[in-house]
Amino acid sequence: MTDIQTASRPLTLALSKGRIFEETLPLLAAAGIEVSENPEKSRKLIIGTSDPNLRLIIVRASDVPTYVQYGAADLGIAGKDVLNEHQAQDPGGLYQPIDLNIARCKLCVAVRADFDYTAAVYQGARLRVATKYTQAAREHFAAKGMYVDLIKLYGSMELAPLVGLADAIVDLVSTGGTLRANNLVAVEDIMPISSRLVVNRASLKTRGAALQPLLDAFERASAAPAP
Ligand SMILES: Nc1ncnc2c1ncn2[C@@H]1O[C@H](COP(=O)(O)OP(=O)(O)OP(=O)(O)O)[C@@H](O)[C@H]1O
Ligand SMILES: O=P(O)(O)OC[C@H]1O[C@H](OP(=O)(O)OP(=O)(O)O)[C@H](O)[C@@H]1O
Repeated sequence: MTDIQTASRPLTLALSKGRIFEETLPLLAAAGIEVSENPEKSRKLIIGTSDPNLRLIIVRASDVPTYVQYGAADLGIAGKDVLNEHQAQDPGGLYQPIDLNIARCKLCVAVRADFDYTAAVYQGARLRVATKYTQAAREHFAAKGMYVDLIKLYGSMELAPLVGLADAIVDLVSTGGTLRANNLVAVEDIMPISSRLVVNRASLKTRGAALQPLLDAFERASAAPAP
């Protein structure tokens, strides 16, 4: 029997390093759970916690839904941006009970400050749009009745309009600092983003008794006002 099939293994929570890990720590602490190592320092991918029934696995942000979908993790924390893209390949697959209100930002359309986006839209120009978020971009422009050529990128989207790869980008904006630093402006908001707890549906049925106190603790911690 593999580890995945062993009902006695600890509950497994999938998290990405960086802001989601950092912003999840206080939520775990509110539930009385301390993490035994810092993944930024240890390079370990499986990390224990003070709760012998809970361990963390450290994965890429965009891989969190996949680990939960296949049950390699019982639950995970991922941004709405990531979940929206994942939904295209796994419609209705993940239970998303709690908006944790962490890692908040917006998904936006942005262009060079000297690009007349309104005129381009008005004239029905066929824009080239570079993004990591092709699903959200496709839906956004289709809803506007615009034909766009999507160019898939995996990061540093802000560079694309500066070097002639694209007319516009669809990317996350928080402080606006990255756009300003690259002489870009946001011209449309697509959706507000925050991170959600996602749960494997089979785990919910087979390990509900172990999961529920953790779900309740996340619910309480995310509802509590920031200290
Ligand atoms: N500037 C930001 N401010 C607040 N939240 C953000 C910001 N950028 C991204 N996020 C949110 O945090 C999540 C994780 O972002 P992070 O930068 O850690 O991973 P990533 O580099 O986007 O993912 P991957 O490693 O899979 O490419 C994103 O999916 C998004 O929901
Ligand atoms: O509006 P701001 O506060 O400047 O934040 C926006 C930036 O944050 C994210 O990048 P991130 O910092 O996660 O870098 P990465 O995409 O290379 O991981 C996003 O892709 C933007 O580039």
